[in-house]
Amino acid sequence: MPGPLDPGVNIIGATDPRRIRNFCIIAHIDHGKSTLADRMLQITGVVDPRQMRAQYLDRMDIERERGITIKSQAVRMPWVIRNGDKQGETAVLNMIDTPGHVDFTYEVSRSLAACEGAVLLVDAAQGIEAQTLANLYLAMENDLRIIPVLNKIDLPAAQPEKYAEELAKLIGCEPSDVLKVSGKTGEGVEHLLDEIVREFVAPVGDADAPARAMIFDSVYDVYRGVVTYVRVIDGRIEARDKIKMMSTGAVHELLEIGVVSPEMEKAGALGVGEVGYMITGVKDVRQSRVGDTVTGHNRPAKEALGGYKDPRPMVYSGLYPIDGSDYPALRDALDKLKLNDAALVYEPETSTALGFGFRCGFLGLLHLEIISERLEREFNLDLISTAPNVIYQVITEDMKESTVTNPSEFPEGKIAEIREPTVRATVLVPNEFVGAVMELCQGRRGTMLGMEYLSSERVELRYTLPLGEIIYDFFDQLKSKTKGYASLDYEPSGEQAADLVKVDILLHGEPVDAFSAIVHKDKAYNYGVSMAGKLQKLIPRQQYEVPIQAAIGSRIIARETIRAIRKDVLAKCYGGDISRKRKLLEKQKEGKKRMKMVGRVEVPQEAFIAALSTSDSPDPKAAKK
Ligand SMILES: Nc1nc2c(ncn2[C@@H]2O[C@H](COP(=O)(O)OP(=O)(O)OP(=O)(O)O)[C@@H](O)[C@H]2O)c(=O)[nH]1
Repeated sequence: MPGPLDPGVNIIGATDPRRIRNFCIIAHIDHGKSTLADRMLQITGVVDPRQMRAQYLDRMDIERERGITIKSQAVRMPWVIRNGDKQGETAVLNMIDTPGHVDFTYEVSRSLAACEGAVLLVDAAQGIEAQTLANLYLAMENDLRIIPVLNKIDLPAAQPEKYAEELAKLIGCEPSDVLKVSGKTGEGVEHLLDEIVREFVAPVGDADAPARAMIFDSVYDVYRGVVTYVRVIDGRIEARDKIKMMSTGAVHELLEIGVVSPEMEKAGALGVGEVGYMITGVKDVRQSRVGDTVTGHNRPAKEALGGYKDPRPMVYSGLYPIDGSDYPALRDALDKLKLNDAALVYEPETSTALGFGFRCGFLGLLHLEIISERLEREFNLDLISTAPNVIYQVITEDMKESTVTNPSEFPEGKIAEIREPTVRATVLVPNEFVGAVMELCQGRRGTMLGMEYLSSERVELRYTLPLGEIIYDFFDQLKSKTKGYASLDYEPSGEQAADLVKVDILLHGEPVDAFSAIVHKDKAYNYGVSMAGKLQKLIPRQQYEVPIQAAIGSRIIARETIRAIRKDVLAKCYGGDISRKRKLLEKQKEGKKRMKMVGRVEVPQEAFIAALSTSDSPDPKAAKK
């Protein structure tokens, strides 16, 4: 029989599970999750107000700058119950901060699995958005209790009454049940903390069973190696236990175990329902994967917890150093990033146009952008990235099937079938933009699955779309066609056969691998014309005529010509000033060093960069709203 709760306030170390509430905050990006989390840390006294800095939990520089959460973190806070029969007792709240972007859905879903409840946060000036729905559905799949909360009620544009109704309709409660807070001013946050203790259930588990804990995050730290965040389901894990990873069978010595509040604090053990960290001295997050089950080596559990999935790259792109001598540095940098990112995959590849580089696989576009930005910023590398593409299954007429992650791997000869990955996309828009969104989705070979009115003015549209069609500029287009009002969320939904072709770009008869692309048959011509046109503008005239052609196999579908000329840099320099002439010729020589020879054609580096970026470059941040 469990005894009465002891009223102690020590919240570090094994805690009575009845005291614990594990919860997360789920929200559409920018609806104020991190700000609310900050306010909770402050109100519960976990962070000294003098040390408070905005977005305390977002530790990575890029995160703070972009204001988005990439890696989830967990923090423990005490909260003294203010009313009801448990008044005066200290509850232990474990708040798990989850990433909000579609690329990281798997991480969100694991973080949710570590909780009993979710605070569903909605911006009171914007209402429900696509990721509000996606995250809510994930929370419901994990059987979480939900507290609906409207945030930013301090904003003059806030319409709490209107959106309370929308939110109530969505989750099936009364509008009066929707809490109203401001993460910025702190209004309503204490009441929310009370409700978290009252509404969410305490974790249950078998304290005497063999230990089982789920990994919901795993982060590489330069000084301590991999720090693994776990939620204990059954049993107890003690400092200096030997632990076993159930998916791989690997055994590690536990060097340290503890909780985060808000910095790491060592503890002797973690028991049922507790959330904390473990350090085992492993150096690579791949040995401590999100979703895996940790058990004791001496008394292992028989069955792992469900739901483990290997991270699977969805989008591939080639990364090449602009300066070829940076190749070893790029390899070292990728090796380092891999330590912290189980989803990043890469292998060396060479391109006739770009030299030595790596073919890298990413979870999605934001992931790609984050990795290239970190490579450039943290490792000082200047990179060219090739146009992103998805994974195709190509079956040739002799029934050979190959997986194509790069246009250069596209098989020669007759093709029987090509299969491309698709996604189920949800778009939320105000009424008046429905037509524009439909037009856009149809233009991207979308198939409509359904349409629903969430309120009199907001519509949810569901489409199946080829992933390859949305990794370019879909978000940008969606945003511009809806004046920024649409929000988008998507999840993988299998494969479909498609009429795709490989378009090559030839310079003086030589294919330039970096510009090849796999596109739909109906779009091949446009791609060819626009690429040839771009290159014609970007490549300077040479001493002979250079044709630029776009071709499907041996069939030419577009052509531009760069006319011949020898640029005479001395043309404007009459008279006998030889030193000035020499200077100009030297400068011309300098310029030529930065040229790459593609066959017989000199192409400036900038041409590659410009042709591969500009309007085709996606802006994943645009996917936010
Ligand atoms: N006026 C007002 N602004 C707020 C409030 N809460 C957050 N904001 C602002 O809204 C913006 C987004 O807030 P964040 O806390 O970064 O949002 P988030 O949901 O954590 O975003 P991600 O980390 O990208 O998922 C910031 O500019 C905040 O200052 C609030 O209660 N009132």
